[in-house]
Amino acid sequence: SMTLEHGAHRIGKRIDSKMSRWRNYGFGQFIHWGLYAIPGGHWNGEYYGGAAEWIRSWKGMPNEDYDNLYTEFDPVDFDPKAWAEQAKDMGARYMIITTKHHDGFCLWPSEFTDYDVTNAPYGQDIIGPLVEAYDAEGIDVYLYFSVMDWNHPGYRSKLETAEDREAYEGFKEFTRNQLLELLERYPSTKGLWFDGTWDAAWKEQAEFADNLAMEMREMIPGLIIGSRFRPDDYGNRHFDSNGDLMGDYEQGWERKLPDTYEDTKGNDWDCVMTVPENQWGYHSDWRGHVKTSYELIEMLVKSVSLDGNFVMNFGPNGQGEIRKEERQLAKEIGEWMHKNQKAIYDCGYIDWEKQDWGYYTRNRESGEVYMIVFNKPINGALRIKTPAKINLDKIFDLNGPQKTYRPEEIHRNEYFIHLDEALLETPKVIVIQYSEATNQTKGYDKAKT
Ligand SMILES: COc1ccc([C@@H]2N[C@@H](C)[C@@H](O)[C@H]2O)cc1
Repeated sequence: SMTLEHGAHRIGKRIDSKMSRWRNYGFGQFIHWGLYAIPGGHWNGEYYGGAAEWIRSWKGMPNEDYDNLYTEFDPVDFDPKAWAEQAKDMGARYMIITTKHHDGFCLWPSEFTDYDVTNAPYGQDIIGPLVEAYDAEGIDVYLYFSVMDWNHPGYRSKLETAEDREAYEGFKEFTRNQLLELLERYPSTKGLWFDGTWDAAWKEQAEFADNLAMEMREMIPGLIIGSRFRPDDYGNRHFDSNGDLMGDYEQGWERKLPDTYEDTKGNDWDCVMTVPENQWGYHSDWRGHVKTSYELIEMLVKSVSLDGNFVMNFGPNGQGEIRKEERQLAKEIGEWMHKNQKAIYDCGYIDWEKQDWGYYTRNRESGEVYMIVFNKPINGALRIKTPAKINLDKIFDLNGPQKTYRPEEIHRNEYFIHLDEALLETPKVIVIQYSEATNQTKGYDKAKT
């Protein structure tokens, strides 16, 4: 392997208590909110088919029109306590808020730019009240920060001239100042979720980013930073030039999920997911497929079954309201979480063979296993295949009248349990308490072939 000055500084998972807390969340809420929520995917009566938070890049919206939107930012209905309460009811255990998206508009009063909320009609800090409201609900707050900043005169996507390089030095200092300012102002934040770090200019900043990450980690010990911040000595992000994970968890699963445990490479990871196909900021006219609560619950369960966290996105509108579709989804997901959170919180992967009926999760403390059933087989028989020397001691419904199941052994380490309800109304959770046998119990004899 290569000797890297600024590659991964740790091999394998972080095992400190703050990272264990992150690993055990299961479910988070992303909030994308900013000036893009004002046009909401339309301008001059034209419909913008791209991601609403990227409307500035659309030829249908002149840059100066977008940049002047701040003069209209006055979300009088913004109610951080209501947002935090809704997130609590939904079962989110952490929240990631856009402090500054690619447009460079800051939702906090920044000392280092005038392009922030204090110069908009609203005139007040947005981030502070959100952090306070979510902390009060016991939901950990993480700060999304886009390095790419279309508003700053020193930003460059690539460094071609001496002038570029000089301007970019000023941009780097600005970026450092804003990040340290955010950690100074909001010290209860548990981590940073970086975006906008794919530019060639940033990929040359291995040393700067490495030092800045260390400086931030000194400011807030245990700070959690994913793989989308630092480039290594050769400009590689997420995984360094030796293939080792950069940062504390993998941040590559955006609007997609790993399919197998192997896809996760055994790392910690999060999946961040939009409700429509590809809208993070508010778009008033969602087109194409909008995910149902069952689809989102299945993505959440699949994420936890593969040792990841699932982060569902909300895009409040220009007045600071959460749209009705998102409120309805939060309610439906919350109803399921209220009854089944034991299969999500503090749970992760177990190496039992995946079956068609759904997913296994395992509580990392108790070892209790959960079957989350999405697909009831025609014959109602749920197949369970375990590694050798596993005894299934007790199997019962998580909810309802504590119905127990007697596993029918059909082969060695293979069983059926029989569902008797006709149709599943919601994803059903069955609890398995198991123990490791000291010796292989007498079981099915394999044919000699
Ligand atoms: C060029 O492709 C993208 C796609 C999405 C993004 C941003 N990452 C998501 C978390 C949203 O913030 C989206 O705007 C940036 C560039």
